[in-house]
Amino acid sequence: MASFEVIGGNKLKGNITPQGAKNEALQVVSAVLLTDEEVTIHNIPDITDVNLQIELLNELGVSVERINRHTCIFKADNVDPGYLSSPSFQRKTGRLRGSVMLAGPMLARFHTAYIPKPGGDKIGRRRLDTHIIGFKKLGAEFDYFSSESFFHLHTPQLKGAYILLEEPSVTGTANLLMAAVLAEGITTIYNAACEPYIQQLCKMLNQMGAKISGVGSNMIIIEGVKKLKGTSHTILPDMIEVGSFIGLAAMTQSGIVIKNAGVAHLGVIPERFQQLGIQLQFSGDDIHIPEQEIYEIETFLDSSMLTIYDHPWPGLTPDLLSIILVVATQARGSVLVHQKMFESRLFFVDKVIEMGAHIVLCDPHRAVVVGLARQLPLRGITMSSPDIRAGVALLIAALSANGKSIIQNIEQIDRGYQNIDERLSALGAEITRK
Ligand SMILES: CC(=O)N[C@H]1[C@@H](OP(=O)(O)OP(=O)(O)OC[C@H]2O[C@@H](n3ccc(=O)[nH]c3=O)[C@H](O)[C@@H]2O)O[C@H](CO)[C@@H](O)[C@@H]1O
Ligand SMILES: C=C(OP(=O)(O)O)C(=O)O
Repeated sequence: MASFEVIGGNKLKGNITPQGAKNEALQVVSAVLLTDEEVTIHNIPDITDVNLQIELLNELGVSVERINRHTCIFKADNVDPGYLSSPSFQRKTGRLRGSVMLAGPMLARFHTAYIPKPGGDKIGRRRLDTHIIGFKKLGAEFDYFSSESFFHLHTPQLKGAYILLEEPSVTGTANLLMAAVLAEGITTIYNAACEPYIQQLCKMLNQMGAKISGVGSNMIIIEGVKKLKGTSHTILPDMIEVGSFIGLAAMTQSGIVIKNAGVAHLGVIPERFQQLGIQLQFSGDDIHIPEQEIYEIETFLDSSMLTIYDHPWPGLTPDLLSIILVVATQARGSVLVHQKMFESRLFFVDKVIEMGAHIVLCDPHRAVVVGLARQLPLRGITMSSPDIRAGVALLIAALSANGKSIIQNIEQIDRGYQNIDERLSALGAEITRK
């Protein structure tokens, strides 16, 4: 288990550019399975989860040519569906969530798919019902092998259907979209997720010859086609990195510029940080966070205490709540952070409390943060990173704290943030990888 040794208290300065979006990358690299022609993808983040997904594709028989660190050419003209039932596939898929999205394209083009229990963050129950029930509506049959915890899906040919999702699952919508593009007839996915990740996937699939309308809404209509062709696609900047860097700048009282932030695709993210009192200046596609001594949390219009909660897009992504919570500890004022989607994502607050923050964990979903306006600075401690976002939230806390912190289990952070230690060190942070 690797760790970061962090010396807190430095002000950071300079420019930082977000990597390509992890969650979009996991979708669009899966979609290369839908054609036997070449697909070129640019701005791929060089992070563990995405590299593992590419490794899985390669082991399935997809040729992968990495022409530079962030661009790959994929060609799925020699796929071996038999690999899906191998112990190696089962073991590797258990290390990331995104692997579940190989099922939609495999089912559409090769009529068979195995979904072993996927990995990813341990942040509460993460059922696959939305995926499986949707595939069933498209005409797939499934068997569940409880002792090995995997689903086997098969079908002679998928058929278009009306699918009303129980909830707007992000990976579920991506999976069903990728299945429906090669199904016979028309599919309607209602209550669909509509994050920029999904919009980008639709854009790429349409470039490949798919017929998808309703992109960006919660009703996506797909007219199935017989075959898809190759294309070239560029992944958007990672909006979770953008939010993380805004929080980092405020917490460390630093002035930094986030270059090429993909501002048009950030939804409510900037507003949520502005509600914490953080100033943001937009210039073209860059965001400048000026150095601020104190930021003050707004109240609602009737002066009641602010609540920040997650909600399916265009609401706030749950992936930024851990960062928002930590950033609020040094603000002036109070906020209720309500993590509605995941059951175990707030338990990391124990560590932030140990660092000296005033937080009341009301229940597994809600925490009240009392911002101390820097009257009581956080102090460095030894802690372990439980998941990607809590890991980065703890890193931000450590960078603002007095003294030395050790963050263990940084493999969690590396799953989603590319060389975060080197990129933040270039801004003046003191982080040593051990
Ligand atoms: C690889 C990938 O893309 N992972 C993202 C994806 O995971 P993933 O696609 O696995 O997450 P889902 O969208 O399926 O749902 C996440 C959780 O939220 C719950 N839920 C969902 C919708 C809703 O209206 N109400 C509700 O309670 C679900 O029951 C589930 O427990 O989307 C999540 C939600 O944005 C993000 O945290 C993950 O980073
Ligand atoms: C929850 C996340 O990732 P995953 O779904 O891959 O576990 C995340 O990116 O914050």
